[in-house]
Amino acid sequence: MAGRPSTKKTSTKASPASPQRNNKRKASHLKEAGGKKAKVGLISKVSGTSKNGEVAGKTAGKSASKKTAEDSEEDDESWAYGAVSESESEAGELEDDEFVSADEGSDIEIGTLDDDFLGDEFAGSDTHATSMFDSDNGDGKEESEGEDDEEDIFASDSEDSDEDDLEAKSRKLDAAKKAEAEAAEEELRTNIVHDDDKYVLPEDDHETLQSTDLQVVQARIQEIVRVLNSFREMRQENRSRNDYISQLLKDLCLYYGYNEYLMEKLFYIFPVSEAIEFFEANEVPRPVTIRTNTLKTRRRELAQALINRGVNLDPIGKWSKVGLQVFDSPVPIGATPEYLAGHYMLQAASSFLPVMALAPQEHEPALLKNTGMVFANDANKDRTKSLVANIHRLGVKNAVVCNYDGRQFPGVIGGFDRVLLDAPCSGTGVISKDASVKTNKSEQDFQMLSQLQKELILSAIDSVDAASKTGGYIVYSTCSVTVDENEDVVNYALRKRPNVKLVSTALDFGKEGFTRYREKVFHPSLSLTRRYYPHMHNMDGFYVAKFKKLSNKIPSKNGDTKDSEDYEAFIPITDDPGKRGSGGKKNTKSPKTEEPEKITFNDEEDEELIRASKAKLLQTKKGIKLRPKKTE
Ligand SMILES: C[S@@+](CC[C@H](N)C(=O)[O-])C[C@H]1O[C@@H](n2cnc3c(N)ncnc32)[C@H](O)[C@@H]1O
Repeated sequence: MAGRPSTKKTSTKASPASPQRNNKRKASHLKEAGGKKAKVGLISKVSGTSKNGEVAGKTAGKSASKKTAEDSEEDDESWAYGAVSESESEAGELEDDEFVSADEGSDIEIGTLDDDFLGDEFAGSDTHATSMFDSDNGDGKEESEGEDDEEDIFASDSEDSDEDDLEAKSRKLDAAKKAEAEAAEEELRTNIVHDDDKYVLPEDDHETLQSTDLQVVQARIQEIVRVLNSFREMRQENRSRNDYISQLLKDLCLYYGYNEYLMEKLFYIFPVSEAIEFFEANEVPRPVTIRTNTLKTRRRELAQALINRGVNLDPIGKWSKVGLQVFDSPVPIGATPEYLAGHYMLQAASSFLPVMALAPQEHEPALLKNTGMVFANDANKDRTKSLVANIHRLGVKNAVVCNYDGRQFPGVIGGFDRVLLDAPCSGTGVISKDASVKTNKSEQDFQMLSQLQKELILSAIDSVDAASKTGGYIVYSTCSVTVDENEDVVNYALRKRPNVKLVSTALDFGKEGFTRYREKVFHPSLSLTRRYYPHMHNMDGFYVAKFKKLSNKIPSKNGDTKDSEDYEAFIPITDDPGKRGSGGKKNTKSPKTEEPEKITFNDEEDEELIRASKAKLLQTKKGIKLRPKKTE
């Protein structure tokens, strides 16, 4: 139920950088400069408005956001700038200005360097790149001519005894100056990349891999992207598209620090230039976002209270009535009196989406105004502990927290109106929060995760009551952008459970899910699912799919049907279900009892509470089967 908490502190700038990272940011400024110059799409759009206008980015600035809020139909939400701009007080204007200048500051940081680098370092890197790969260069001819000129000038110094000599010297100096100016102009000209320039791929792989100079690598990335974007005109005759792509993938690995396996997996999700925008966006932290706890307050009141503490914030975007985006704060946002009083929780913007898609209704055993009932399950006991702490702080009274392997549902309990499966995943959507993902995921990890996700999604589907008057929905979400963990899993569920269909998520932004991907073809309804990207939506990479369950019978190939509640749950063959899949093995044994941990629940008491909740649920809702209590 609760989304992933956002872990970053408020920041309007790139995160603190290691030396290598600094280098990278520098190279990335070059990239922007070079991008403009060479018309290559290497510009990070993370914080601005994207080409399709989907970004709710902070650098849209307060005035842009203000317009959005004014346009909003939410009358009671026009408060957001009340303290600042509605009153038009001096303080308000100042704050507005400050906001703009803070934003501009972050832009200027990039822009200023652009100009400098365009004149010098970018030119330098271009020259460097050319000399590395162009065999005509480096023969020393021009250099020796230059040296001769210098010798001439210095030689004449010792002979300036009469007027003629002086005149001669003056003429020589003029000529030398002219030659110098011409050479400079020529140098400038040769640094301008013309569209019809052909980029010569390096011949020697070994030499290429030695080129760890990030600026050289960055310049080469630009060149290759430029060629790939106009392949027919720009290609070298004897080189295939794959030649260019394989060089590009190597360079991207070097430049952004990914392992080759993950780089390839992510690269092919996007058109070439967009892939680079995605990798750039992963280098920049997402805005800190908070979710108003409507059990305790309203967004406008919360915002006012935080503004009074000097917090600089805005509504998260038109799409949410409860979210706020925090730009900067003089106080730790996870320790304000409002936070401790449970008026909000830290939650990544993307984590709002699956809950919105789930759209729980009042009085359902799911959510809302403490009327229904929520079963919140996580196989990781430590996570359930922080979940319980959050639930108490937020004043939630209708939640049952359980600690099962999700594959045991509906064996544990079923018949829900709605289920949200926020599945364990590789985290390729949250690389800006956890850069270790770049290197610590292998092919085997993806296979195991995908397998686990497939088992969990079947369990989730089987745990929903198709006859629910208000529901019968399942939402599947991940914070990953890979197809293996998203469309592949959803397509698998459609095949294995013909008693469900995909429906609209009702989220009015996001990219359509893939119906084809490389050699794979998915069910056409996969276009109803939604993808979210950091470079496009200024939120973590995310995926959301919504199913409607049509029947509790599972049609099988031979025409038989099976009750989904009778469907045997998958039970893990491992103690660490988040890490290893069961390989689809069915196992009807009870899961192994866990070792006592440092901070423990009273398991018996918890079990009793859970059973009591289940019994209560049975009273209010018929048709839910509780399995008899298992004894060890
Ligand atoms: C993406 S996170 C969900 C985060 C959740 N929405 C929250 O706000 O805490 C995936 C969660 O799945 C849990 N998990 C991993 N394997 C599981 C399994 N087999 N059954 C149930 N939960 C599992 C992990 O411990 C992790 O907390």
